[in-house]
Amino acid sequence: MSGHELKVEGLSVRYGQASALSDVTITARGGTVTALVGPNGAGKSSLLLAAYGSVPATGTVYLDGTDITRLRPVARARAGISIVPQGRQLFPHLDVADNLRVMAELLRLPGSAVDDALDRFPILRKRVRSLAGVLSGGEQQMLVVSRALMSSPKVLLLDEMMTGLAPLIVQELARSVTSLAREGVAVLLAEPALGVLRRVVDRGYVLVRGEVVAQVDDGGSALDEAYSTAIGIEQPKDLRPAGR
Ligand SMILES: Nc1ncnc2c1ncn2[C@@H]1O[C@H](COP(=O)(O)OP(=O)(O)OP(=O)(O)O)[C@@H](O)[C@H]1O
Repeated sequence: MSGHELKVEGLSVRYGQASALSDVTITARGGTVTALVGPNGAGKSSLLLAAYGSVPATGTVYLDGTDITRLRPVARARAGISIVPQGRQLFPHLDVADNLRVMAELLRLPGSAVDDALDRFPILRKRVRSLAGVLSGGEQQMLVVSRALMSSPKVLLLDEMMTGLAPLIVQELARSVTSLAREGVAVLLAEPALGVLRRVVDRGYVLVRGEVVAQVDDGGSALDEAYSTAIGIEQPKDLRPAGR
């Protein structure tokens, strides 16, 4: 199968007078892992949130060729878009099972969805009665990823999924992400640096100050190089002594 496709076209996001994202067009396709790299404040989160519908934006969002721009976030989730937001956003005072149940109810999924989600990572089954707030960072991230996959999404948006996690956890999550992409899910991950993810990324975009400055279709290492080049070009301007 060729897989699902997310396309954002001419997407712009403003917060008051400040522009966070300016006329960005990108595509993520199933069968590949697409990355969005850029320094802090480049607009990565804004792009993912706008694709999910949770920040106001102009431009168009297509899911498998259908314009979903007018759909609200829950409707986009039901249509097949899932997000792992930066900062995880779990309910710390609910246990693992209840965190999953909340999503199941929101998306009107069958009760078996919670069980399936618990089975995705063995550690979740072991921690089923633990409060989400006392889980380790890696366990929390597995819970969030598992929650995002409950709806069997067509598109998976991952915002800084790897930040602060131990290398072994990163590898386990990276393996999951790769196999989802191979199953046809359009995976779009945003990271300030690719690190070991370089190996699983097939293609991607470099975002600087709200604009795409490079597109790379031949792997994570090439994307990393394009990123360094882009930042290198940016640096002289930033390092210029004040007043010149
Ligand atoms: N809710 C908000 N209100 C005002 N400005 C915001 C808001 N969210 C983000 N911004 C600003 O928009 C710009 C883009 O931020 P965004 O979080 O999308 O970038 P990012 O690449 O994801 O950065 P980070 O890696 O730090 O999350 C930044 O200048 C940021 O300060």
